[in-house]
Amino acid sequence: MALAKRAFHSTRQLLKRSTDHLVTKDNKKFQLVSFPEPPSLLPSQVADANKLFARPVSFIQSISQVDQAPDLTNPEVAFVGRSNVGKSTLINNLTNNSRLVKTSNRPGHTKLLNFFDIGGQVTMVDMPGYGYKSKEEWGELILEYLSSRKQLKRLFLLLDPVAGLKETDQQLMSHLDKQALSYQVILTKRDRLSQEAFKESRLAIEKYLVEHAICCYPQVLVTGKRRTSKSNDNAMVAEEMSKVKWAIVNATGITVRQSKAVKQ
Ligand SMILES: Nc1nc2c(ncn2[C@@H]2O[C@H](COP(=O)(O)OP(=O)(O)OP(=O)(O)O)[C@@H](O)[C@H]2O)c(=O)[nH]1
Ligand SMILES: [Mg+2]
Repeated sequence: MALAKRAFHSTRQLLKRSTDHLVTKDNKKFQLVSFPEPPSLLPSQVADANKLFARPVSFIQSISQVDQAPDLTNPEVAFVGRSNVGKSTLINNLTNNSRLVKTSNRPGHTKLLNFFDIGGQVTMVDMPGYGYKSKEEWGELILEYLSSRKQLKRLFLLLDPVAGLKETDQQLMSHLDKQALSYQVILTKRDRLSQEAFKESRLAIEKYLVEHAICCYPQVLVTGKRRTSKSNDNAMVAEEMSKVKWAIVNATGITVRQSKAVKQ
């Protein structure tokens, strides 16, 4: 797991690119108020990102205790967040398989840590949610996994912009910061808010991250269901997915192998 140092380094690099997210203070100093918009992906990055997820995906194992975790050598990424935030849905969307993980509109659906193999190159882990309708032992399982899993290359923290940041989210971030475990935020359910309301919620969340979250990767990703059948919406959803896929390729440092399988 990369240390906080890396997140700071990336912030410095990003700051060179754009200053839209800065406000001036006393006409002298600049103050960071939100993260800069992630740059558009290069066509080669989109191709690599999609190539990885076009490879066969398979379920490996579910565990209820960390000592049952599979002994794997591939780099791992994991998805964490409050119950019902959309962790399992995102995994299904990434793998283009709506049946890979069971999702539900009832919070507290995922009860175990579920491991999936992506193309023989990356392991993805779906986790139970914390907060409403979750159980204390799930929280313990998540924290133990996070502090012990050497293969874990990036933790994706999913936040719901409709609900906004909750105390449980802040507690988790504070725990991660204390342990120097880096994480990247993904805002889910973008489609459930108007553009204006989403922007407002995003700014409030990013302001908190900038001011408090030490180990947060300085690029926030966004996902949301398709709102209509308009091609603009489809293009937006595809771009959001590519950015999450590329973040996984980037975090794991893999060179994506050519797919043998043809996915529909
Ligand atoms: N509108 C909208 N609904 C979503 C989105 N992502 C997930 N949902 C819905 O939110 C509900 C919860 O989704 P899940 O993927 O099961 O959430 P989870 O975080 O895995 O929940 P737990 O397993 O209970 O922790 C489901 O009804 C999903 O259809 C999204 O981007 N937009
Ligand atoms: Mg789930």
